[in-house]
Amino acid sequence: MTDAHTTGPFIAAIDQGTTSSRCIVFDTDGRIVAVDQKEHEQIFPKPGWVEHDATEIWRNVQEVVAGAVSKAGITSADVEAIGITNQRETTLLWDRHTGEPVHNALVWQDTRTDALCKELGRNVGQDRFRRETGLPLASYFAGPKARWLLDNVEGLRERAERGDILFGTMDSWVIWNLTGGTEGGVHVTDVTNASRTMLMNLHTMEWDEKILHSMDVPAAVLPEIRSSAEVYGRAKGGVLDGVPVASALGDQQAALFGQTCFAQGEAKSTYGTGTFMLMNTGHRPVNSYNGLLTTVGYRIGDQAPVYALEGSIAVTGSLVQWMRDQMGLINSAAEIETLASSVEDNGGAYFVPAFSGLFAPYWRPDARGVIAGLTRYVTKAHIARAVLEATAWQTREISDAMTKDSGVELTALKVDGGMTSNNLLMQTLSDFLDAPVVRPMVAETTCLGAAYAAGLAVGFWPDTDALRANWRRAAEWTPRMDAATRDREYRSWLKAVRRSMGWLDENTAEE
Ligand SMILES: Nc1ncnc2c1ncn2[C@@H]1O[C@H](COP(=O)(O)OP(=O)(O)O)[C@@H](O)[C@H]1O
Ligand SMILES: O=P(O)(O)OC[C@H](O)CO
Repeated sequence: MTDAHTTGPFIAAIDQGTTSSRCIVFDTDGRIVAVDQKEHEQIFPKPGWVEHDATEIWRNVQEVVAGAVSKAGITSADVEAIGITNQRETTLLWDRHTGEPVHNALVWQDTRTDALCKELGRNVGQDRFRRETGLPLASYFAGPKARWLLDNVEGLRERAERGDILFGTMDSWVIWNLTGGTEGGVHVTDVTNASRTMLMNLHTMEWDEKILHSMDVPAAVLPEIRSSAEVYGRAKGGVLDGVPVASALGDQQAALFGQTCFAQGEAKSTYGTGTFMLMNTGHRPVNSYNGLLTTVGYRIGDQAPVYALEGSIAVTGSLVQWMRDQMGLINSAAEIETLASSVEDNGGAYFVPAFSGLFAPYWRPDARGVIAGLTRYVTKAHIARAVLEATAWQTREISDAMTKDSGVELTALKVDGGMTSNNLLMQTLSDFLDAPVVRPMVAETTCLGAAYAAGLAVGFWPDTDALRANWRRAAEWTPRMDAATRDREYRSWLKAVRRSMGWLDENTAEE
């Protein structure tokens, strides 16, 4: 990817994602100079439980940083700043004296806190903390996961109350280790990651004491909340020794930043393991009455924070992985397009992948996956088509909710992420949304967003206008489906969604 004549300076971005960690080196035009990436193990101890080994993750992060720097043929002297982005909500507690995690990280998809969330919402409902946090009570968020660990790891609560334990999402874990770990590592998080804990007050940008009390999480474990673009500290040791660590953003907010959605009403949707559509709502948090989340979009230094509305879909790319790894119906993720293209339509089948319940706009932990409409006519190719359509319909539902909440009609959707290499999916998406879908030249918008924020913090780029100039369209899909077909298919999809709800009850409880 690179060669000897590469000249700096550069920004290095680390993306600690759900399935892999990667490091990308960018130049001043926002072009990719080198990439290195490594997958980590997905641990499924019980149905609905998903864990990561945080020690493996930190090892992989160090390896990919070294790999990308080596491929770029540069040294730490050429790198002006390091930006961090990460899978959000995934929760870790570790010992501040030894640096050892007290348990595997509980991944955002993990549903073990369903019962706890139900208990926290008893008599008050799912929206108990929505006014303060913008979030409904759901197993997705970090606060309940921290509480579960404190309640279930023997002796942990006492150690936490003594001040021996640190809590963090993966940004905090990576930054703490990168800046020295047990030898002076800084314990921070940024406003975007903190906004996914259910413990931060969206209006003050501080930990909410009342919620901490209700959730029974001691303040002593919490990191300091900082902006998304400022110098938190310097890397200590490793190939980037001495380089300022200058940004942190949850990966979906980083993609919003990388897609340069800096104006109110601009939106992007990222198609990876899950899918997340975010719309910039300016300096005002917009309440959702249609199942979306209110979250922090980003905050640059001491400027006013920018908020976003978010529609989160738990299972999209991971459904393709499931077709490959668990069902063996395809050999590679890309093959789903060939298989789905071998038929004209879904043959009457609709696949609702409610593997972790349904996230936005329903927030139904009792839902589980269904394939509806099966007859003997249906082949694996129809199922492949239904898999892709599931991603597109779920986006349509989010987009409808966003229009209702924000009053902004979607005129075009900026997309990115691994699934956007699937042309059939992108065409289907444009058909179902009845709007153009556009993909930028740099599809690695998550890393790019983290690099942009770090670059702004150290003066590598002057302002967001300079970043906007880097955004270039690579591909566009426009709607081809007639309205009658779209409406009929949408009704069938919504019927299938209703069939997925209420599956989990006393008879089928997973605990
Ligand atoms: N051609 C394709 N068609 C459909 N899905 C794909 C394709 N290529 C990759 N994927 C899916 O995209 C996901 C990987 O995208 P990526 O953006 O790297 O995800 P993440 O950042 O969540 O790890 C995987 O879940 C994979 O199944
Ligand atoms: O790592 P990704 O791309 O699957 O993103 C995960 C999200 O941040 C979960 O909220």
